[in-house]
Amino acid sequence: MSMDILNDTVQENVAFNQSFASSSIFNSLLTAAFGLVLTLALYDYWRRNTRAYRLLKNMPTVKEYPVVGHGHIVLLRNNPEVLDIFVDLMREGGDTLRFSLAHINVVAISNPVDVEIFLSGQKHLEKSVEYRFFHPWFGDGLLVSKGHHWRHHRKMIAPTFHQSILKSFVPTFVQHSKAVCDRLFAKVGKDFDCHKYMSETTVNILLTTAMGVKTQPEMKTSAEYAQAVMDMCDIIHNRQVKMMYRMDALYRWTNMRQKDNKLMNIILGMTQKVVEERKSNFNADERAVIDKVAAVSGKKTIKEKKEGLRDDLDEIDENDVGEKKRLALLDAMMEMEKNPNITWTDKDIRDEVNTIMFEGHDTTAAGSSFALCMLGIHQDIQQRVVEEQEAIFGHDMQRDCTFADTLQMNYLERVICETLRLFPPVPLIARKAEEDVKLASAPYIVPKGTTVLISQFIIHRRASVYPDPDKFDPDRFLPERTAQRHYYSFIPFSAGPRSCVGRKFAMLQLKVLLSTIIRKYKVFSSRTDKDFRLQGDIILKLANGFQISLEPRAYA
Ligand code: HEM
Repeated sequence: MSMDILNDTVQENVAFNQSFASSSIFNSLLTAAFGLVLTLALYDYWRRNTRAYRLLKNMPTVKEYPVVGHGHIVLLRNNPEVLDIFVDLMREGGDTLRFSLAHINVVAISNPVDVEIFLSGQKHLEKSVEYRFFHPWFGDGLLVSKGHHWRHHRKMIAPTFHQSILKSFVPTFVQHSKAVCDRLFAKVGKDFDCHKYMSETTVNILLTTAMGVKTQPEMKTSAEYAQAVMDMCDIIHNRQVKMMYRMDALYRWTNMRQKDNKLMNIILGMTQKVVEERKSNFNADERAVIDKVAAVSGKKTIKEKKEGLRDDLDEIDENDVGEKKRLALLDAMMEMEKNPNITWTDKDIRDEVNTIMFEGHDTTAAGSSFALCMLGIHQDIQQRVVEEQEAIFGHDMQRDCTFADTLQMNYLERVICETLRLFPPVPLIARKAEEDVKLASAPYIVPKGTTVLISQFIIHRRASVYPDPDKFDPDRFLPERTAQRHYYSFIPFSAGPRSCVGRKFAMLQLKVLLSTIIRKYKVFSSRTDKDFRLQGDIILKLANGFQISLEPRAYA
């Protein structure tokens, strides 16, 4: 055979092999594509034919697509946009709205009569599946735990927020409030974002009260911790609402996961140091508050409980007698760890410290920052706050605030409530329906296993409950006006057995902090609340900053 013929034959073979290879790749791709489409079609068929989906089908909703359901709404959107869309949809949709993120069914409710079904009572205490993204951070801490573990921990932790403990914290609240006033002096006359100052302060307050840290916390560490918490919340929120981040197998390959690791090192590193230090210098007796308490009428408690107005915190404050040794949170947990009759481990301590350091600081930082902005915007309301402070402090406006003073700050308390109504630091909570639930407001059934979204942000702006709902009007919280509203129409701290365990701590701290700042400075704002760009990722914030400016008061 000549060389030419041989070359031709080889080339023909190569060409044949190439075309065979490319056609078999094409066939493989075609088969894979067909397989994928078939799998997705079967998945969608299954999704739409589950019992839960069929029960929910008639509930108001917006356009959904095959497979992803409503996942497209959040896919390429940032957090402020997601909140805007959710608020618009809820306002258009009325009391109830159904969503699905692929096969996960979500029902958002906003009528207080429906909210009461899920928050009161012992039935729906478990948090929805979306809280699982907190587990690497909080472990089995109060916010995310369930069943017996939660009940046991709640029972042991709630007394560490007893009124007598809180009273003993007031001088520390004052000390940190005065310290932030000093730091704020550098900002006088300038427009600045007050949130950073509030979050450093609330971290420090928690460290030196609930956590019993003796030395003055380092401002740099507190600021780094507070920033890491905010960034971590952003990541968790993304994981909760975006399908691609929900799947652990995909998430682990993303850049977000690497950032997550770094942030968790900062967050857990700080809390671990706190626990270790406290363990090394722990002396329970030195920190104990000895409380002599007299019994109050149990009848009142039972009557009010029937009306759904009370929780375990009120019962603890009112129903004990005798002399008690009370310890703040971390010290109490260390005593429990040593007590052979109580199941309480080192991990339990760490989980609760991580939970409370987060829940306790970012919420009050947002609450106090929003309050300062609102006082800056509404000068007439600020003036009324100052008049009340003058009535309490008389000629000595710079003296330290006491617990007794805070009991007289009724108008400031109304300002705080109205701030928490319009800008609830926790804008949304979610529960898992533990059984099929018939709603009270409409003939719909929420099937067992559904994620039930309860948005304080939406509920607090219901025009039927709060006329002219966007108006900042603290007098909505005059006792006679509050009495006319449904109890579950104002739930910044949630409500019922699983409500915020730090509610009284938060209100007391906010009063002391705002009273101290407002007696020292006049607060101004060059914006109105129409300029606020709200961002609702776990904790409500302003994407465009909590801008205010300050001027020292004449007597300061
Ligand atoms: C303005 C300040 C605060 C607001 C608006 C707030 C709001 C809330 C809300 C809405 C919940 C329920 C969360 C859910 O169901 O997902 C909650 C739970 C919780 N909060 Fe707060 N909170 C505040 C301050 C605090 C403080 C100061 C502490 C502790 C020092 C604290 C500790 C907790 C804990 C441990 C839970 C979980 C309770 C449980 O599940 O038994 N919070 N908070």
